Amino acid sequence: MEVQSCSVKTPKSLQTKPMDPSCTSKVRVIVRVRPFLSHEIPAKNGNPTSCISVLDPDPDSRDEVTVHLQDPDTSRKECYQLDAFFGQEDNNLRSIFEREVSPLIPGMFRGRNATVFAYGATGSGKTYTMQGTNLLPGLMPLAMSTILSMCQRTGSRAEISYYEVYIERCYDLLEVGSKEIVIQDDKDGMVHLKGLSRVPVNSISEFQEVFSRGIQRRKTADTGINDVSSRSHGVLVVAVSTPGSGDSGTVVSGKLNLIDLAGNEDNRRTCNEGIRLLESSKINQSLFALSNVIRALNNKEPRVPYRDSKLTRILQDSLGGASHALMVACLNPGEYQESVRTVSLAARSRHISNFVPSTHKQDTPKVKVDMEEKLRTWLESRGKTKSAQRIDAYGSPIPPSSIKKPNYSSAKAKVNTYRNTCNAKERGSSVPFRSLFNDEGLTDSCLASTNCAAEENGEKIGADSTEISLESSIHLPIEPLDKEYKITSTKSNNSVETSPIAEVKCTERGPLRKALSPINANVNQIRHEEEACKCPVQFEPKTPSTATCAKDKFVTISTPLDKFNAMSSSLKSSLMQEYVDILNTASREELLEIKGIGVRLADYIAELRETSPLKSLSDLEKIGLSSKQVYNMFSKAARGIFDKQDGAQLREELM
Ligand SMILES: Nc1ncnc2c1ncn2[C@@H]1O[C@H](COP(=O)(O)OP(=O)(O)OP(=O)(O)O)[C@@H](O)[C@H]1O
Repeated sequence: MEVQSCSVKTPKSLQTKPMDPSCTSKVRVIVRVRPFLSHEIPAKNGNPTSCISVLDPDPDSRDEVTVHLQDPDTSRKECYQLDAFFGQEDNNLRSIFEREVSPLIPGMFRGRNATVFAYGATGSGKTYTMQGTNLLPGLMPLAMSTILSMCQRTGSRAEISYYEVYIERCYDLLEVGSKEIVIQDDKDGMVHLKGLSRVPVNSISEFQEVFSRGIQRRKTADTGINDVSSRSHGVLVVAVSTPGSGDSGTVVSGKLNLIDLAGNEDNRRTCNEGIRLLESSKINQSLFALSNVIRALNNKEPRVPYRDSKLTRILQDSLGGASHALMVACLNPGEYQESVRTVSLAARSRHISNFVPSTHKQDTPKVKVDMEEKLRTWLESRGKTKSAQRIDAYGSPIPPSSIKKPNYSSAKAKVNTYRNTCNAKERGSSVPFRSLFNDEGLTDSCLASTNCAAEENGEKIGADSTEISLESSIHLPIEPLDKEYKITSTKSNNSVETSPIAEVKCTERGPLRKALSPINANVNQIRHEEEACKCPVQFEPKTPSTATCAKDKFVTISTPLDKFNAMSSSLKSSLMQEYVDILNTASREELLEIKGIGVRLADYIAELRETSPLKSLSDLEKIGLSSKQVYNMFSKAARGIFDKQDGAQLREELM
């Protein structure tokens, strides 16, 4: 069946496939789509259409789901296979918690570590998913409640730590002044956060008090895309110490890391600069490092690149080995391009890329993208801005006032202004979960989702529901201790080419740079424009002064040295553009042949160019490489032109 409509059609059974810890891959990857926010809904036309839907070709085989992304502008479609899907109509974090997170908790009491992280673009709902609101608690408070009730039953002790990783530095959020934490390796290769606070927690009210103070210390900013955008990765660690059996006096320790990752950002869209650009480069870099670690784990690669970022280095003891991890890929239903980027990276982590199983061809939408159509689409979309695409996406002329557009000027103005408090309106008050819990555990409003919804709608909840205990509401599957965890990562060779759309916005690009695209045909077409502008330097020795153009501006050639300089500059810019073209179009193997590009960099480039083709070498800096790395890479490639043989030949010619 060809999926024509973009609406989310998710049979309940598909949304809620419970996680079985005994038979999942080491890192489970699920999708959560947030609902449209009020300012994203056009006043007249009712609900906008989501660009994300799910279809399981075989409802009986529920090991994974096929997530579809459709660009409402171009009808381009992408498909990815992931472990589970929670659509926007299922806007209750409790079901994600019960199906995906609570199965990880019993293992903590037997010494296992686990990690849950929310991953996604800025504004896609990561913080909401992890923290929740006063009325709808997120995965963090829900997990804490469950852990506390299990502690009561088992005589275990729970302690929390809360820290952030900001521009590759680690800060203790439970300390006044957010003290920087030093990361140390011990002789066994274990990583320690020296001096990180650990606060004992005996009740939910204690937790809410301590945690909400930490939330206020976390670095956030108004980026123009999200009013309260997290600029750091926030890690809540719940450590549990359980007395060993018998009189041995041993203590079993396990911990759960609950991570609200900073948002993946397309710098072309955010117009980031200064500190924002640095933050965002580091964020993107560390998210990519995290995805590499997950991929290595899921593919049983011999080397897991934990040391590529501070976050993965810190999480080393909770990712891989006997630990379990869950990636919640958060999506904004109105952002196609951004969702493709998130889901493709999530799917890449799981190492299941786009594919159409041949037996299901009739049931699944076409996922191979026609190159010609792609080219046409790309050409048509040139010059379109993201917000224009978004307006089109809703299929109606939405009054501009009803759409929340990035406020670039305000983002710029606030570039150095951190707001170390949470937005009380949408992200929860500065003391989150107040009124949600009492010292015994959860109150009614967070125990029953129906009650939550009712309360949010202003309905009164029956007094007797306050008596419901947490234990009665959460059923934790018992995880056998001796069970081997099986990796069920599926591989497929069929992959789909992704969109080459390059959005040119907020960047002043001359015609030459704007023209770059990952498609050779385009590049050729563009070269004509380029040639026309290039005005090849006419060397007329007898003419003392010649006007010519180097790159996109005219210069005056008056001396042979000027000519030489103009020519070198033109040669350099052609070479650089050629190099960028190669980076955008070469296969992974070809990339590896280029001097200065190793396996990791090749993967990095291949990943990033899928959604954001490079436009110039400086784009490499924007995605996190240092200018030195870019310089080295290019100069190595340039030097490679004069390889040994050519060098000898050149020397011969010169002599
Ligand atoms: N499920 C949801 N229901 C209602 N509102 C939501 C939901 N998810 C997110 N939101 C709202 O969407 C906005 C963005 O969400 P949030 O701040 O959680 O995004 P984020 O992914 O953490 O962004 P960033 O990476 O910039 O910090 C917030 O106003 C939030 O209240």
